[in-house]
Amino acid sequence: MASNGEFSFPNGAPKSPLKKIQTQKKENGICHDDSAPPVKAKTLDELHSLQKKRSTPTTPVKTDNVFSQLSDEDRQKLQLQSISASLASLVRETGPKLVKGDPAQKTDGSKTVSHHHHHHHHHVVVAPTIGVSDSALKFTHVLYNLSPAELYEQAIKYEKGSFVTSSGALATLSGAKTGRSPRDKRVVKDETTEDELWWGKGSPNIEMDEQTFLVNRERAVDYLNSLDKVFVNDQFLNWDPEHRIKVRIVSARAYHSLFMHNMCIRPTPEELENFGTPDFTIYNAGQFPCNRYTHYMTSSTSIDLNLKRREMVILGTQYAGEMKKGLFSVMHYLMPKRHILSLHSGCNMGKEGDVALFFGLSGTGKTTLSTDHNRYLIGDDEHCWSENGVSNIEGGCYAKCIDLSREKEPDIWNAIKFGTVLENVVFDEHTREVDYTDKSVTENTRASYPIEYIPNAKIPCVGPHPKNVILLACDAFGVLPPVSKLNLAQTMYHFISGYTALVAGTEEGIKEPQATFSACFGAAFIMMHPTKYAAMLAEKMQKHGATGWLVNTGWSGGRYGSGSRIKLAYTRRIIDAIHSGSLLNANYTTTEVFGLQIPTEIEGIPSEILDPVNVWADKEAYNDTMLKLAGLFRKNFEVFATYKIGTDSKLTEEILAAGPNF
Ligand SMILES: Nc1ncnc2c1ncn2[C@@H]1O[C@H](COP(=O)(O)OP(=O)(O)OP(=O)(O)O)[C@@H](O)[C@H]1O
Ligand SMILES: O=C([O-])CC(=O)C(=O)O
Ligand SMILES: [Ca+2]
Ligand SMILES: [Mn+2]
Repeated sequence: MASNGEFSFPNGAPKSPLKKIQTQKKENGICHDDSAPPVKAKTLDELHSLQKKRSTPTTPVKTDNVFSQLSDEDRQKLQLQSISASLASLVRETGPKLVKGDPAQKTDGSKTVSHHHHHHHHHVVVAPTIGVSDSALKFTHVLYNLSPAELYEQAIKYEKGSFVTSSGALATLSGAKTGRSPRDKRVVKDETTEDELWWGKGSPNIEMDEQTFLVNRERAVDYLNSLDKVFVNDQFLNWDPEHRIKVRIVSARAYHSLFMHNMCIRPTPEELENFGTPDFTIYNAGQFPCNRYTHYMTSSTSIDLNLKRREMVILGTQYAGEMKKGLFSVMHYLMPKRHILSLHSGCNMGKEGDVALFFGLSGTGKTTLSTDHNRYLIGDDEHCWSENGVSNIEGGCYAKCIDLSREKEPDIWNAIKFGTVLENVVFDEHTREVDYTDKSVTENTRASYPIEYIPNAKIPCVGPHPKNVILLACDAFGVLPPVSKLNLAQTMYHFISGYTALVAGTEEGIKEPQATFSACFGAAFIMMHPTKYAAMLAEKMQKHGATGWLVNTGWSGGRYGSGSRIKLAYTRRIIDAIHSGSLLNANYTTTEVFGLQIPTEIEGIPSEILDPVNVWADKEAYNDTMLKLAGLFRKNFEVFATYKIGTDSKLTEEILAAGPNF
């Protein structure tokens, strides 16, 4: 017997050997292990070529447009010429030589190949070469509007930290930056923007000059052209067909391409054929830093916007939200020029066509509350309000995932499936089950998914004029009522204030709530003075008879540390009562100091919580905290006191008077 644990037969070899395997004998003497017909391929390569079928030509050819005369081949060529022009060095005046397709797909990249069974159609554009340099001799491969499946494969093959989760989402890491960098967002100040935009104290627009922009642009373009391959997305913004904007995003990561595929409006194959020249282009060279020897650069990150050139350059941050919110800034410039109001808000619509807007700073509940099983989702974050009604700017949603639960947010939970990008989440290494409570990478974990992943999305994402305008504040001081009805002046006061209070640190121990005031609930994204947007909102609300509401999705019964966050189920009931119209006709009392109208009861909610003072054990502490917050509001509003809102000076005075009185 072997004593080392090895298996052995006790008495040498087995006495009766195993039976010999019998195989079927065919007439010709060749064995077959099954009866299915054999594969029609002689080599493995041939077998693989059978697997992929050539994508069908995109659209039936129409006769009434210029493109219809073009062959598939010529159209592809034009597309590549346009991309080469986008990627042109401004110094060398040449675009790179481009090839379509993955460089890893072994083909002769220097020839136009249109082999029938080949799945990638390789087309080449050789840029005119003026000054010869080494960079002009190489080819850049373009991965143009890849599908989610192709982008998954690219990410998993080439980008560390990319994994498929158990529900089919693509988990990815955004790198050192897991949130936006507002202090590194620069805007070119030129003759036009100097007068048009909001500059100076409080403004999000940090100035840079044209020359510096060009230096950074060249840096980004050279970086992108030095790569083997770049991703290019051609997509749209704004579901209002009259005001649709064509955007091109050039990036170096499949993650970025899939993120924008989800977040922008996806063109139909026909729309893509006729795409032409983009209205706006992003050069995302986020893996590459900016150069601090360059004038204006204060860190290795810079997000640079040039409105005249209609271009944005990203250096030194891979956080994908920069692209989404960068384009939102652009819309905050382009839309008001067309007398359309751009809004940092969620939006949904009831069965009767009643539309509600949800304003609020990050983490206050725009996505959570606009995603409502009983209503149609128009969008979760960025909208336009024009003479035609509301339209979503985007084609997808970007939900916070921290502590996400299937029970509380089933629609968002179910949207996290194949095609969804899951940023910076932690998952089980074996089962790939995501732990949404884990903040090891960041608290700002996010899911980006196409809007149609929400079952009751309203597509196209447009709706009539809003009936309710809901301002969300997550008040960690716990003194704002769970809901208040606002008059127009109060709505404008709170819109301009843009208040929320979150908790500073995520470390243990009780931390002071940090009040944040961000004009128009999105000061980081507006381009003109806040009063410009406020005046437009007031005019539209007045004209269309919308009602304003202030909803506290934050603390109740004490500030952060002693009270607790208002149950999401309660907030949902409040929102339901706003939508149904029942809250409009409830009985109200008016609070001291803030002068807010609060309902005495709402179905399904304990009445005592409606007036925050009731649920604070220590009434004196409540009063002190409320006065402290009122003081912060007053101080913040000082800078706006000298501005007129619109042409109506009566409204301006009313707005000034609509703040806390003490
Ligand atoms: N009473 C409540 N009302 C709303 N949200 C709540 C409430 N209680 C807890 N939450 C949680 O707060 C978070 C709200 O985040 P949400 O994604 O809706 O923010 P957002 O306003 O869309 O921000 P962003 O603009 O950054 O995307 C969610 O994680 C949600 O589960
Ligand atoms: O832009 C982001 O990163 C997330 C977001 O929606 C916001 O902060 O408003
Ligand atoms: Ca959101
Ligand atoms: Mn947002």
